[in-house]
Amino acid sequence: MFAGQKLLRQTITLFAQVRMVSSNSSGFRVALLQLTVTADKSTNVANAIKRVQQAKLNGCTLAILPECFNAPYNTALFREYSEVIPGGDTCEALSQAAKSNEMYIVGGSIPEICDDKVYNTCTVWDPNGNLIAKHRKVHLFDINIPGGVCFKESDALAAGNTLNTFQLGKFKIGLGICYDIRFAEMAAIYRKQGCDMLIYPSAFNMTTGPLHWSLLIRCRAVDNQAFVAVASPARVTDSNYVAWGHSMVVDPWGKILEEASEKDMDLYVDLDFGDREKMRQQIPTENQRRTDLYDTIDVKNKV
Ligand SMILES: NC(=O)CCC(=O)C(=O)O
Repeated sequence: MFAGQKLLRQTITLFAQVRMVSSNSSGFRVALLQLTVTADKSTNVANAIKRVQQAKLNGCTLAILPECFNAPYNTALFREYSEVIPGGDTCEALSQAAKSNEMYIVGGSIPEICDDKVYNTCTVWDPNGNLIAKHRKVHLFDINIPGGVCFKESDALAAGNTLNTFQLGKFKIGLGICYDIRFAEMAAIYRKQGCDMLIYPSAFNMTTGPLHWSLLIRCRAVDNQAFVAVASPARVTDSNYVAWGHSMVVDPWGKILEEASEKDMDLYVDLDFGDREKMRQQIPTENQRRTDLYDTIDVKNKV
């Protein structure tokens, strides 16, 4: 076959794949973009946009960026890198990328400034480039492990006070940021609100990552019989805060569908939500809670 013919065939196959995936009513393909974050904001944003374009070419409907993808994860720097949402340069670039690629983007998180307070904030963009959800990190990462990681986000950031979801076609998705994943109640509320999937842009570290990262992701998936997708920055060993990496997608059975290494790389993963429905019927824990024995979460008061 001539090179031109081969290229044409590859192009037709790719377009067929993109159409099939984006119109499939039982699921979609998601991209987790495990970027290297540098000290240069415009380089970080340009890299993210390039990777979103590649995800589109690989048939993805949704791209997820890591926590703090446009700035170093450093309490001393959050204010300097902060932007207004919407309207800042990073939001403009994400909006344009969502529109030109006709994709949903979960824009990891960025330092947001609002009324002189700084937040760790995730934005979500629809294929028309509209901002359809915004989640400010609810649980700030304040931990102190002597000889391990000591971090105090609350020195620099204010906490968000709302839980946030968005709709991707018929699928409802709950949002958290990194440390939020440790709080099972928050995920349980999303489940009670009808979420099919939970997304946590994240950046675990070399102390807690090895034991807790995949354990927590799999727990939230099994507890809530939902898909869980968690995107991390790539590991940069000489940075101030060394990220664990290992972005992953877990299915409602707790099975790891794909897991990255610590390196700069992307994952493209097909999600089939029909499996989630089957599991919820086979193991109907939602209807088996002993509300007579212990307190349960009243969603009406939390939405
Ligand atoms: N960025 C974060 O919130 C880190 C959370 C983390 O590493 C943990 O152990 O929890």
